[in-house]
Amino acid sequence: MNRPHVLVAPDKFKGSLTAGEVADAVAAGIGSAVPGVPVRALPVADGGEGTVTAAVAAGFRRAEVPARGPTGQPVTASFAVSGTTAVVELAEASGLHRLPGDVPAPLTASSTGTGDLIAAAVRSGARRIVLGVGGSACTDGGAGLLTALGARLLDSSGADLPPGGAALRDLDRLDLSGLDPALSEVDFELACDVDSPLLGPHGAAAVYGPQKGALPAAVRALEDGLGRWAGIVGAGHASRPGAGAAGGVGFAALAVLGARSRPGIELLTELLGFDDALLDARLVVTGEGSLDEQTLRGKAPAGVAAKARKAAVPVVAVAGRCLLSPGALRDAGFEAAYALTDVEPDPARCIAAAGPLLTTVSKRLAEDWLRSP
Ligand SMILES: O=C(O)[C@H](O)CO
Repeated sequence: MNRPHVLVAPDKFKGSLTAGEVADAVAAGIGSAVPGVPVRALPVADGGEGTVTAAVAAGFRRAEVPARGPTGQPVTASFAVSGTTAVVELAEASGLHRLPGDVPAPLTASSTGTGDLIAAAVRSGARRIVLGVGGSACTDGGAGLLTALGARLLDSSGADLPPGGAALRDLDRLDLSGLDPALSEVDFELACDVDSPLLGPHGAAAVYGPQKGALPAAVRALEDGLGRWAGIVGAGHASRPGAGAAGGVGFAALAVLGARSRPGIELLTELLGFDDALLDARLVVTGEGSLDEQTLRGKAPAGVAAKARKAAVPVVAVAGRCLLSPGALRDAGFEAAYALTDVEPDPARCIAAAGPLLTTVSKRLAEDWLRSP
């Protein structure tokens, strides 16, 4: 029988460490506190940034293609492919990290590049596309994505709308007659990082607009644009879980591409063989940069915790900061959380020295959870 191991399955600490780097730092802390304990690293993603890398680690091939970034600038982006299945990650072309000079463009950024990636995947023969959405720079309801696939968005004078969510306020008509016919043969699965609806106080503009640089007036403009978009495309899809993911790209995928929505972490854990890795585990360590209310709305650590709890394996979390109460943590399946802010009060240093600090808190974690047999 295998010796029980610690399964380290974190998402990235956004802005400081990739998921792989988080796993390495945690493993180093555990190794220094309890030498010899077997540790298995399985970095995860939830549909957002890192999803293609996770799929490649699971055996997919990386394909690099030219695409348009969120402001229309040319970028080289990749998708992952295995047989007729492709994994397309929105953040690859339309993510926040693709904004030139990190300058936010909340009203005008578009998801066009994600459509470029889908078109390239379809051209390469993909008939099942897993579309990972999250970490976007845009709040355009997926309008840009559809235009890259042949749709036209027209104003009342018959002119094409400019890119971005604010322009949707002037939408008069959506013309799908030029949509690539090959799309009808493709099965789309939507891997969402959140289960948010498109509109309202829990929707794409209100919750995620500010992260993309939208001030209150811009959030209102985006909400109005998305409301008009939903009215024309199909309001019934706006409240479906995941419609509000990635600035509403989830909505376009559900309403126009006929995608089925699944929690991203569920899909990714399947691709990565998480259930196998969980067998014989004595402890699971997961986490992400910020453990907060959004974590509980379907982000990777909550999905990992749910799976581990089902298998009766205790789960602890690591994070840059933890904004959840002990009760909320327990309800989500976490026994405890270890944050960098526990050992370093300066947030700037928590980002700059995230790796060594994470090793320090993981040492503490190991002393609490792994010292006894
Ligand atoms: O991209 C976004 O808007 C957030 O990650 C939620 O999906």
